[in-house]
This record gives sequence, C-alpha cells and structure tokens, in this order.
Amino acid sequence: MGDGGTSRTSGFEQGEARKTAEGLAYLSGFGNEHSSQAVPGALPEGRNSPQRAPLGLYAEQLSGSAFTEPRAHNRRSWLYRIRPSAAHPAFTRTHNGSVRTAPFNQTVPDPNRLRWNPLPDPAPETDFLAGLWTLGGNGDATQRTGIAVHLYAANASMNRVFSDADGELLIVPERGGLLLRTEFGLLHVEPGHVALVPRGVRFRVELLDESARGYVCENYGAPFRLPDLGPIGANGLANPRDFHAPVAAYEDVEGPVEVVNKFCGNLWTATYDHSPLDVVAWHGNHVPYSYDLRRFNVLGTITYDHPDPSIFTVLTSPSDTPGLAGVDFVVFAPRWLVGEDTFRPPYFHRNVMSEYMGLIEGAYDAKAEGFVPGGGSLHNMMSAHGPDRETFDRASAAELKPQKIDDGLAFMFETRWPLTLTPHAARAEHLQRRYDDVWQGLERHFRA
Ligand SMILES: O=C(O)Cc1cc(O)ccc1O
Ligand SMILES: [Fe+2]
Repeated sequence: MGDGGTSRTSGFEQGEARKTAEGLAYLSGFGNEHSSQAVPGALPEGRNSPQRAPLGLYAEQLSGSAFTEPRAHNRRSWLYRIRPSAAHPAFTRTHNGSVRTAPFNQTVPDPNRLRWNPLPDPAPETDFLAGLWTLGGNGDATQRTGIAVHLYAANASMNRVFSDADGELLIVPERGGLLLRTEFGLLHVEPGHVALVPRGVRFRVELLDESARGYVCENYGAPFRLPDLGPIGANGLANPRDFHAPVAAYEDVEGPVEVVNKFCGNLWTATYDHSPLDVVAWHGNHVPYSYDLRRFNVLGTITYDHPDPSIFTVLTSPSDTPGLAGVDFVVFAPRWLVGEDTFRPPYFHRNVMSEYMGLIEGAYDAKAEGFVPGGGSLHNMMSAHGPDRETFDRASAAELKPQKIDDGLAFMFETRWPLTLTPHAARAEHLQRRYDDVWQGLERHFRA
C-alpha cells in the first residue's frame, strides 16, 4: 500500500507544479488490485462499505465494467472521499469547442492518404480541454464502440476539472510535460510517456512547461489491456510492472470549482462548492496509469523480412471478434534492424485496418520528410501506402549491416473501422495538400 502526501492547494503555478511532479511515488503493475491511502487509517480493512467509513469519509464505488462481467474483465474501484460525488448541482450544456464525438457523419469517409502538419499555436490562456481538437473517429460513443482521435495544444493549466463518460483517454504528449491531478492521485508524464485516464475519472491537466501538445485516443470500447504474448512467451513488449498508478493524494478545497463532464458527445458543466479531487484513500483496478514508451521491449526479426507492426502493440482494446481490435496502440521505438536480404523499412501495403499515425520525436523510417513531430497521417482501410520514394530508393540500395534506428518515436492508433474526419480536420489549413506526391516518381524497374 502506498502512502501519498496530501495536496491541499491547487498548485496552478507552473514552477510549483513541476516541483510537485518531480519525485512522485507510484504503485507499479498493470491491471493490479492496487490500494493507497493519503492518511493512515483512511482505507477500511476487510470490507468496502463499513457502516461509517474511517475518518468521516464517504465510501463510493466507481464501475468501469458491468457488475456481472467475468472476473478477468471486471473493473471497479472503491473511493473514500470527503464528499460523495453525488453532492453536486445540475449540469448544464456548455460549448463543445473543437471536441466532436462518434458517430462521425458530417463528412464522407475519405479513401485518400491524408497527412497533417502540427496544430497551429493556440490562443493565449488555452487549457488542455479548450485545446482539444477532434480529427475524427469511428463507431458510436453511445454504443461504446469505436474511437475518436484528438490532438491538443495548450498553453495554460486547467483550473477546472474534466471527466469523460464516453470513454477512456489515452494521452500521448509530444511537447511539454503534464501533471495530471486525478481523483486517484498525481501522474507526471513527459513526451515519450503516455497516460491513461479511465472512463469517468475526474482529472485536471497542469502544464509543466510553457506549452503542451500531443495526441489523445478516446476509446469508447473495451478498456485497453496488454496484448496476449502467444509464442513470444511470458515476457516482452510492454512489461506489466512498468505501468505506474498514482498513490492517493487529495485536495481539501472548499469554494467554487468548475467541473466539465463529457457525456454522449456534449460537454456539460456544473460549479461544485468543493473540489471533487477529494479522495483520501482508494482501492481497486479501475485506475489511471502512466507508461514510459522507452521501456517497451521491442522484438523483431533476427533473420529476414519485416514483421507486421502488431509486434509493436503496447495496448489493445479487443472487439467482439477475437484478434480484431477496436483499437491497438502501437509504438515504433528505437531498435536494431538486422534483417538479411530484406527491405527493412515498412513495406508497401493495403490494410483492412485503418491507421492513424503520429510522431512524438525525430523521424519515422518509412518517411524521409513531411511527417513531422506533432503532425499525423491517416491511411484509412485499404488505402495503398508505405515508404515514400526517397525511402524506397535508399533502402533498396542500402548496405545491410546491423543498423540502429534511434532517432525517432512514432506511434499508431490502428482500428478495425475506417475513420471519418470532422469537418474542421477535412478543411484544416494544416492538412497537407500534396501528400500523394511522396509516392510520385516510383519508377518502373521491370525487365521481362
Ligand atoms: O504504415 C505504416 O507506416 C505503419 C506500418 C509499419 C510497419 O512496419 C508495417 C506496416 C504498417 O502499416
Ligand atoms: Fe501502414
């Protein structure tokens, strides 16, 4: 059991947030039954709901799965808090900003290969929520299927609290460190790390640098889990112990706090008379977590051929068909390439799955230029893509000695359903107009 410190101030100051973020304690392990208390004795022993919870706290269950789902998939946590979550005034609609939700049907699904530059810099005082910009998605949030792909660009810490009833949020920072203050405690993530906030968990994002930018996969479907390893064996890819959950830390703040709730595609707001980040102790397995992508144990060929990128899956959200993911989160991390008589970069391909890719740092081995950190590409179902001309020419002639790829960190959200764009993504200034050209000039070399 981890003992967290109490956090009594909201710590909106950037310097203060960084001081708080550095040296945070964590609980380790993916999917564990964790428990934590910020004050000794706050966590009841031996039962979840004593007649009177310790220290005058309120006991409350937060369910991430139906009560009746099989034990292996059952997710819930028990929270011991200063006020029950039920103590809040009515929510009223507020503007959705640039956040959109499935079903996405305002544009026609596009078979073209598409690529975007990074989002333009936000207006002053843009927090994480105001800076969320939906690229597109699939499925239907009310049916709990599919995903949305969002980007964010922010230059101010939130002084409000957000929760998403529609799905879990996988946050992939590309620029700027973040301190996530959640009901369960604090998580510090930097570019190269990811954070996951489960469905319904309230949190606030504070910036640790002047500005922050990144990507979000909002997953309406089954919660992300670690992929099965099959013949790989008992170890490898993302190792469970490298996932960090927070230790309990609470705000004892009275006074108006704005809480924004995303529900079935719309943002709703209410002003509470206290901070809802007031959980003093908790236990359970429906918890936020972070993961450092550089801890990923990259596996690959040691003979020949380029393995399919499913071997780089960090997390998967299964659908109702075995092996067919609602979404996989895949990372292209630094690694050695040693394949003999092999075209080593990603091959030319057409995929029944749809691929959204982003770049956290450096370059990606299939694209010589144009795919830049903070930008993204979409190769929808069956669209033909692969190495650009320059990469093809270079890799076809390269001397095949062992080569370390260590100048980039890219990722993919790969989903079983095509992604439909929001109108603002389809018309964006930063959509590259001539992406197709990267495959121009691939010459014929055929000789019969
Ligand atoms: O399109 C991409 O760059 C992603 C990708 C990478 C790879 O190594 C093999 C197939 C694939 O779709
Ligand atoms: Fe691909």
